[in-house]
Amino acid sequence: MGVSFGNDCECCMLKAKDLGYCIEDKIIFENLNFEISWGERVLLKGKNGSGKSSLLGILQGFLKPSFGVVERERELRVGYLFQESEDQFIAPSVLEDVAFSLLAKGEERAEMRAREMLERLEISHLSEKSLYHLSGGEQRLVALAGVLVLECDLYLLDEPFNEIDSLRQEIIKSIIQEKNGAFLIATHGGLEWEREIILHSHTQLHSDSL
Ligand SMILES: Nc1ncnc2c1ncn2[C@@H]1O[C@H](COP(=O)(O)OP(=O)(O)OP(=O)(O)O)[C@@H](O)[C@H]1O
Repeated sequence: MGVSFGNDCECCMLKAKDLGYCIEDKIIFENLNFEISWGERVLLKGKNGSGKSSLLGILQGFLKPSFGVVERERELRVGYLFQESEDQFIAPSVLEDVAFSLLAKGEERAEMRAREMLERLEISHLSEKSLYHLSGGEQRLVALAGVLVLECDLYLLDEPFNEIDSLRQEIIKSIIQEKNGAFLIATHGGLEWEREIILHSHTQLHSDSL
């Protein structure tokens, strides 16, 4: 079963129902039930290999759940940050890459908004550089810039703070704070939000909402 559209709850934009995921006959997780409401901020936690990236991929729609369904509000605008920065990149240079999705959406001020985001993250000096001549932390910042520059209803971010220094982490937290969209962030640390979804290896999920 895949992602379906339309739900019956006004405050929730996304609902996971009895979700399960198997790889090569191994159950990664099963029986997940949770909702995400408009504007909500939720952390996704769990040990290495507990299935956080797999769950985010299913919620985004590029992985198919083995069981259950994800119901999403119609035409939900979703921003997705891959765990590996290089998976995020499309264009050859930093500025082109950050502007890419805005241009694809027909945004007239794409380059200006991309430049503003790079400035905000204090990486304007990298604008013209090749994405493949950056440090790991710089790549992470550029990948994040490309997602945070978008106006989305839901941001699914996989380990956004990996390799990022503490000063930039604070800047990113401020940007997140200003956004209207909901966030589901897979992380091993760096943020403390009231609501957490915790994946327990190969079994089930607990969250404060369940
Ligand atoms: N393509 C694949 N083929 C086989 N096994 C896979 C594949 N992708 C993921 N897995 C396995 O699925 C499990 C869940 O992986 P996933 O990346 O979702 O976990 P995670 O919680 O995000 O881990 P981490 O915190 O280390 O990033 C792991 O045991 C992993 O080895």
